[in-house]
Amino acid sequence: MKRTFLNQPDPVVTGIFAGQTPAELTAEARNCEFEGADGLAVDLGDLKPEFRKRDALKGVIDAVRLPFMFCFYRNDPQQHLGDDARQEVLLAAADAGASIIDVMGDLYDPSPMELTRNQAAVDKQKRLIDRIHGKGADVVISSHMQCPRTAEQVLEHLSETAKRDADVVKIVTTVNSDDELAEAFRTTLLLKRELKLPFIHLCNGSYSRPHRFMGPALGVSILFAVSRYEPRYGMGQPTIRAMKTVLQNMHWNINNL
Ligand SMILES: O=C1C[C@@](O)(C(=O)O)C[C@@H](O)[C@@H]1O
Repeated sequence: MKRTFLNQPDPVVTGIFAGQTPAELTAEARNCEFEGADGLAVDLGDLKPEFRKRDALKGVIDAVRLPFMFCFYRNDPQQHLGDDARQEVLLAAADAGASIIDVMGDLYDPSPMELTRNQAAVDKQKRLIDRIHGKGADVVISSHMQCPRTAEQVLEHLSETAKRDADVVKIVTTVNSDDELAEAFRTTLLLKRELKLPFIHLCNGSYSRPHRFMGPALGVSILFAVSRYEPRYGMGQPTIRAMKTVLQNMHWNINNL
C-alpha cells in the first residue's frame, strides 16, 4: 500500500526543507529519508521559477519512497505571485503525486491569525480543496502566528478550518514563557480530546522545544524536523534523528491508551 501521511500508525516525523533546484530538493529528500523521516515537506518559496511545474516536481517526488507535503506561502522571495497563481503551482505538485497540499487558512483574504471568515473566500477555498482532492491529494489547512493562543482559541480556530473539508488542520503559535508553554500543552490535550480530524499543533519561540518533542506523544499527528541545520532556512525544528530517538524511546503515546 502506498504510504501517505494519514495511513501511518505513529506520529509522522516529517523532514522539512526548501531548495532552489530539483537536484537540491532531491538531495535533501534523500538526506531526510536516510535520517529516518516518515514523510517529507517542501516549502516551494525558494525553488527557482523555472522549476515550479509538474515535471520538475515529479522528478523529486519519484526519487524517494516517502509521501510529500508541499506548501507555498506569501513569503515567496522571488516572484511575489498572488494567491491564485501560487495555487496553480500547488495544483501542479498534486498532479505530480503530492500526498498533502497545504492551503493557508486565510487564502484569498489575508487576515489576522491567518484565518479568514469571509464567506466568499471560504467558498473559494473549498472549491480549491475539491480540485486538490480530485487529483488524489489530501489537504491540510494551516495558520501561523507570532503570538500565544489559549487552548480554547486554538480549538475554535481549528474547528472552523475543519469545516472546510480539510483532511488535517494545522496551527503554529508562539510560546515565550513558562505559562505559555503550559498553555500549549493544555491546548494539545484539548485538541486531542475534542477534534475529530488529525491535527498539527506546533510552536515556535524560546519555550517551544519541550512542546516540539512531547506534542507528538500527546496527539500531534504530523511534526516537522530537519536532517541538519542549514543557515538559509532557519532553525525552528529539532533534527529528525533527535525526534525519532525521543519518540522511539518514550514507549508511550496517548493514541495507544
Ligand atoms: O507550517 C510549517 C511549520 C513551521 O512553521 C514550523 O514551525 O515547523 C515551518 C513552516 O515552514 C511550515 O510550513
